[in-house]
Amino acid sequence: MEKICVAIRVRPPVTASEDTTINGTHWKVEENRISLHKSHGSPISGVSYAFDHVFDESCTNSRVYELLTKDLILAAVDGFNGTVFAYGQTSSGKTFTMNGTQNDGGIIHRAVKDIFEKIHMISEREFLIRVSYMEIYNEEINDLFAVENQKLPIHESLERGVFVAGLKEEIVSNGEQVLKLIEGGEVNRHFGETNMNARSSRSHTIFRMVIESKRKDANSSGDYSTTDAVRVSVLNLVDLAGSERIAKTGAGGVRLKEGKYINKSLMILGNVINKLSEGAKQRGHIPYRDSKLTRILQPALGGNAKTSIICTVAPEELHIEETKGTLQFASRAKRITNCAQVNEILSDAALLKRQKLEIEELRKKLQGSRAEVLEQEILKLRNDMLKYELEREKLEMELKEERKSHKERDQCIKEQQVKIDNLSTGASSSDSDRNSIQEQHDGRQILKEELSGSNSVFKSDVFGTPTFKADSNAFVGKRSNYSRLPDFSPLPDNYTNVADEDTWLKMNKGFIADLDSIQMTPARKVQSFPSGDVTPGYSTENYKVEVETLKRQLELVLEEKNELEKKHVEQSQLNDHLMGEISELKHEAVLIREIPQRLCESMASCRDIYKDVMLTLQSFAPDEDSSIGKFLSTTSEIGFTLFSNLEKRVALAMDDHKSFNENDSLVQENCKVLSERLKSTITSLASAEKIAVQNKEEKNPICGSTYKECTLGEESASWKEKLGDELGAIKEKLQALEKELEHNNQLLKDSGERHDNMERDYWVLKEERDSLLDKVSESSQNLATVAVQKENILKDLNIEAERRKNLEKEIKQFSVAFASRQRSFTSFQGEFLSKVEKLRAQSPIAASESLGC
Ligand SMILES: Nc1ncnc2c1ncn2[C@@H]1O[C@H](COP(=O)(O)OP(=O)(O)OP(=O)(O)O)[C@@H](O)[C@H]1O
Repeated sequence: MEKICVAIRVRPPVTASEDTTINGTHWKVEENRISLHKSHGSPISGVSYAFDHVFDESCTNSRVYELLTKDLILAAVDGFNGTVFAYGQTSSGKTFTMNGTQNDGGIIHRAVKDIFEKIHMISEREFLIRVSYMEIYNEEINDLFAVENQKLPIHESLERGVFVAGLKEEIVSNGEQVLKLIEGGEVNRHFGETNMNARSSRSHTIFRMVIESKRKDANSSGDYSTTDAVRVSVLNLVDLAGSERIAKTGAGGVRLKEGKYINKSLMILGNVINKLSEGAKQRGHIPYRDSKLTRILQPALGGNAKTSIICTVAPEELHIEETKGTLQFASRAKRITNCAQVNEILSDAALLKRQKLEIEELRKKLQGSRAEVLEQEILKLRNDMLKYELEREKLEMELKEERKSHKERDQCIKEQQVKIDNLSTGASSSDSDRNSIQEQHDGRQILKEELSGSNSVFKSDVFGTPTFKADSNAFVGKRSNYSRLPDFSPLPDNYTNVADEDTWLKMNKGFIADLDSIQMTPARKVQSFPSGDVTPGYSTENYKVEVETLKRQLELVLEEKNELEKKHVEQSQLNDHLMGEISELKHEAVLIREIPQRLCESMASCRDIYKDVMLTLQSFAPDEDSSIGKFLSTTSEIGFTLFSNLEKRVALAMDDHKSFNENDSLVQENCKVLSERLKSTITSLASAEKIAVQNKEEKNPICGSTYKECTLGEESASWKEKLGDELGAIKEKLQALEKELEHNNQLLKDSGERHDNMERDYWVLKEERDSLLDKVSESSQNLATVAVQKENILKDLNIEAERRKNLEKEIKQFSVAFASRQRSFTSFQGEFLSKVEKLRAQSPIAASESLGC
């Protein structure tokens, strides 16, 4: 057993000129003691601590390493586990101590160098060294050698103890290789700027070296039991993140979150140290599992390891509280004892060699042509392994959850069963109560009949008392049976309200109740009925449970109802919204449907205008049979035909979209015919014109009388041109109208489809709403049924209570009457005996006769 080695290191003030004394106190370092002093030099009592080492501001990393950690590091080469960690508030110099600077290397660098130096000096052993570097950031373990390895899980096994699954381990053969790897790892570390430190570590880092060694001559010596032992030691070099006061660091956002995680894990570390510093007896459970840091450092804290802690403190008076805290932590840590042993594994003699060979082989392969592929493969395998492990963990969690819920379900079912049992017991007991009451009533009825019959066992005498001769033991027997019932007494509590004979007769309608019928009532304790409330405790409990259950059911149903009502309101709102949309669409559809109508109207007005124009034109023509007249009438006919075709098509479109499309070719055919006719008219007109011109040319030189004809020919040419233009314009208009019609038709079709979809949606929603309404009404009915059931049960309960009350009253009254009867009987007996005595005294023969009867 050996104690943990604890040292304090005071960093220099942040700026050299800064005075660490503000209000008159400062830390003073003397040998291995640190204490708080007043400015004039006197120590402040109670604030003085002694440690294994206390390093002042002037101390170098080299000295810290030599005094505090060198031995531990060298012991690791000999097979002892070792851990060095730096603890302290933020900006107190932990990273400076562990990592150092370019000129003044920290503990890690020096340790790496020393280890390899020592290894080279030990010629009789062969070594295999693996290194890994991880950080715990926001309570998640990340691999600093492989950024892709994030959120690694911690596992525990018999052979490996606590280990981080999936962490990359590099096999190294010299110090430079390790330092290079560390340099690479540093890049991946989380640093951040705070008010306290421009480069504050935001994570705990653990640099780990696993040192395996074995005697070189192990195989040749033949002594496998001792020399074949493989020593495996683990060296952890830990740079903790610093505890921080949020007010001082000014952390917010990500920094704040990090700070919280840092403080929490350090607090757990403090708890572990506290527990360990207590005596073994008081110690109890050590909460290693509360944080990843303590779980990983478990062997170093109270386990099989040599441990050194370097606590760094800031000298400024501003940080006095934090420094005191760190010193107290260090004091407690000083009390911890570890039990370090050389870790020797007696294993297969060739294991190390084989592993080394395999590793060498792999390395060669990696360096060879397939290096990249193999590297990828290894990486993939590692990732797969990690994935499987994570998956397994997830499944384990799920299984746990499932088991838990299964258990809960079981429990629930059991509870339900108990409730059902209780309910059925309550129901059957109330049934049996009712039965017994019925039986009692029946019993009374039988007794009534017996009493009124000639064979009555209890014959009333003049005093109305029963004769005991017929069955002298009947009463006693029944009474004794009666009295066997526990805590049961038919006698009233007191005799203050003893009824007189009249009351007795009135009460029992002249009959004595059969005590057996009373016994038939299950053994309920009459006396246990409270005077005010006669409901027995047993039943009340059951009913209470039942009422509670019903209440709960009622609440559940009410909740369900509310939920459904809420849903219903939502659905109604949605429904209203959809209805609004549908009515909008309907309105739109109506408007679109009106388009052909409007087109028809505008076409009619176009046709009217066209008609007017044609009539005006025709009025200019000399007569109908003239070529112009013919031309105009043909044009007008074509125009009207076109108009009527167009109107027909629009009308068809309005009535029936399908037949409209089918008639399209017919209309086109019509147009074709008309245009042919127009063409032939124009051609005939043109030829007539030609002839007229020829005639004019021929006649003109002979006589000037054909001048008029000549002028008419010119006029008709200009008319022809105009009409041609007009016709073209009409055709264009027609085409435009057709296009518009087509477009409108398409719109109509689209909106029809939309309308259909909306209508479908509307019906689906309507159905949903209806089913919801059904559910609401169903649950309302359920609610009502449950409420009615509850009411009925409460009524039954009250009736039952009332019956019991009456019964108890009857029993009391009966008891009173019985007692009175008994008294009468006793006095009658006394009288009778005294009479017999008298008779005996008067005449012994008469007496014996009297007794014989
Ligand atoms: N002993 C020392 N000598 C000289 N400078 C030091 C010493 N200790 C710390 N410093 C300086 O103080 C500053 C803070 O140190 P460092 O980053 O090591 O603190 P830390 O405790 O690791 O802080 P954090 O917890 O925030 O990471 C650095 O600039 C560092 O160089």
